[in-house]
Amino acid sequence: MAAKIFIDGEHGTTGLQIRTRLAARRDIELLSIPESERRNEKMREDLLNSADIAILCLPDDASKQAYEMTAANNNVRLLDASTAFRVHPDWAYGFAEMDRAQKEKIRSARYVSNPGCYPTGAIGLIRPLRAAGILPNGYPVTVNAVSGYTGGGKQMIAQMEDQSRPDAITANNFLYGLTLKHKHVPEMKVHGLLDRAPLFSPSVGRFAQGMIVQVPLFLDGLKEGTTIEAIHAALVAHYAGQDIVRVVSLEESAALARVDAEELVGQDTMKLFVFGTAGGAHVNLVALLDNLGKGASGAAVQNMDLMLSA
Ligand SMILES: NC(=O)C1=CN([C@@H]2O[C@H](COP(=O)(O)OP(=O)(O)OC[C@H]3O[C@@H](n4cnc5c(N)ncnc54)[C@H](OP(=O)(O)O)[C@@H]3O)[C@@H](O)[C@H]2O)C=CC1
Ligand SMILES: CC(=O)N[C@@H](CCC(=O)OP(=O)(O)O)C(=O)O
Repeated sequence: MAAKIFIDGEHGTTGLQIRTRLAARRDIELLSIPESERRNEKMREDLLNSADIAILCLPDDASKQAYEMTAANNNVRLLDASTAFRVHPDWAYGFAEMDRAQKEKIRSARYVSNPGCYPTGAIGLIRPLRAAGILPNGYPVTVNAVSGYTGGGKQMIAQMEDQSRPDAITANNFLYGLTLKHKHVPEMKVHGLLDRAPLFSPSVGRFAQGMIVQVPLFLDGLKEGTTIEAIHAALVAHYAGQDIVRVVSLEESAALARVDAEELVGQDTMKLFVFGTAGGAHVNLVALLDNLGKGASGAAVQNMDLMLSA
């Protein structure tokens, strides 16, 4: 029997992309709410409780409300794209490649939290180095990133694309999160296995989709004797045996003149690079992804498939 899937928020940016990815699937039955009724609480509650898996593509408060609406129903499982439950102990974190046990946790969980786009890149780079003992306690980790403007959802898309709006954004590239209190920091700390919160500085560029996340490191602050080759080898070992996260070879990285934030648009994979020079003092770890691919909707479909395979 086809599994019943309801995307609460299906008319928003993340929801629409999930719907597109699922449109041709015969193994699932998509339950749908008309766009004009998207905030009709009674209809949402009925649809949520009719689903086998409800994928929540909503702001945090509405996700929490959907959780309440389904709390008494043991049939429905939730996959939430918001920030609401990403460090909650009862929720499995939906980054299957982050360690060997995670796939199984997602497969068997009732509640799965889809990672944030920036944390997918940051955790993807940091966690393997913490797990391998390369990145010591107390290291002051910094994360710098640029996102396509769809990362800001319907509102930012309108602000970037419609210059006649009173709240139009005219900048081609801007920094934000200037208070250094971005909602993704707790998730980077917990799932990055860090003992200190990272300093996170995000930015947006005038391109719809795509993302670069950078974690620059001083080698003399890492485990004694750590080289660029050792860092690369730790990432390669961590991601062996799967094809979603690809660690680019040192030779290929060294031959690049630039990294294009839009390279992986439309793909649900992520590339990791280690930049620097053999014998040098610094490395720059870089993650490249589509904020709506592995950063949101692509990861959600991957997690849904894992949940359905239980
Ligand atoms: N865009 C991205 O790159 C990523 C987004 N996310 C997260 O996914 C979630 C959705 O984001 P995104 O798709 O970008 O946002 P959008 O604003 O594009 O879409 C959100 C959708 O949810 C609807 N909605 C808002 N409030 C309610 C409510 N109370 N009840 C029912 N429906 C409601 C909106 O309707 P209306 O039009 O009426 O407001 C809209 O259709 C957020 O938590 C976001 O942080 C996660 C990773 C990446
Ligand atoms: C460009 C932009 O505004 N991006 C969003 C994050 C997008 C995302 O991943 O949001 P969730 O954490 O809700 O999943 C932001 O910085 O708030």
